[in-house]
Amino acid sequence: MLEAHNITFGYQGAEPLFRDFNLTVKRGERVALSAPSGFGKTTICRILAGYLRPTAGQVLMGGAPLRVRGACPVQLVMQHPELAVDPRSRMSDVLAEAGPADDALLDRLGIAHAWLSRYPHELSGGELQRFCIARALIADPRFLIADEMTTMLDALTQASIWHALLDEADRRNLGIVFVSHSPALTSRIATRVVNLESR
Ligand SMILES: Nc1ncnc2c1ncn2[C@@H]1O[C@H](COP(=O)(O)OP(=O)(O)OP(=O)(O)O)[C@@H](O)[C@H]1O
Repeated sequence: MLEAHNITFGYQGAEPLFRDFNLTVKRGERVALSAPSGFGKTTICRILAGYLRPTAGQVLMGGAPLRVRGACPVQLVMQHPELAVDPRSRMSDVLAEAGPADDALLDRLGIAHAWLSRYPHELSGGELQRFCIARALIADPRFLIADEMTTMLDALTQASIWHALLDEADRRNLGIVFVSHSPALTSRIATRVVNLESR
């Protein structure tokens, strides 16, 4: 179980965005976070994946704080894949940051072998996002946080990427927390919608 327990967070010099925020997500669940723009969805995603430290409260997985060393069991996939990879690394090295790549996984995610020797700028946004998802999965997480992961992609690519990820989530009993501004996508994917405004 992934838990946000009484989380309070504000950026430096600003009022807290939220106080005593609580969320519990079980493995196998697919939880959509919903709130108006600027409410703090991305901030919560970053806190859940251990990228930001809350001012108060804790993120717990299986009852224990997220580990600081080694691969985090909560992996984050962001909206802009080009900002999530080292532009000077070949894609094979980007994947190697998380561990050895499994060819079958890359096939299921629609990653062509020929792309492995390319640099990030030699791939399309959708191709690059497939690599970011692969890297997150190679880290063998229990939970994946997808923050507007396919927002910038066309509908076909969006559907193809989510299809591959949901298939992978089923195989691994992965819990997913996601943010999307598309009601259609949310209703197709979410097993539960959490409205942050009502918290
Ligand atoms: N690094 C930062 N420093 C200061 N303020 C920030 C920082 N990042 C975000 N904010 C502010 O925190 C608030 C919440 O931002 P956040 O990106 O979490 O919202 P969001 O709900 O994901 O928005 P959107 O739906 O538009 O992506 C916004 O007012 C934003 O300006």
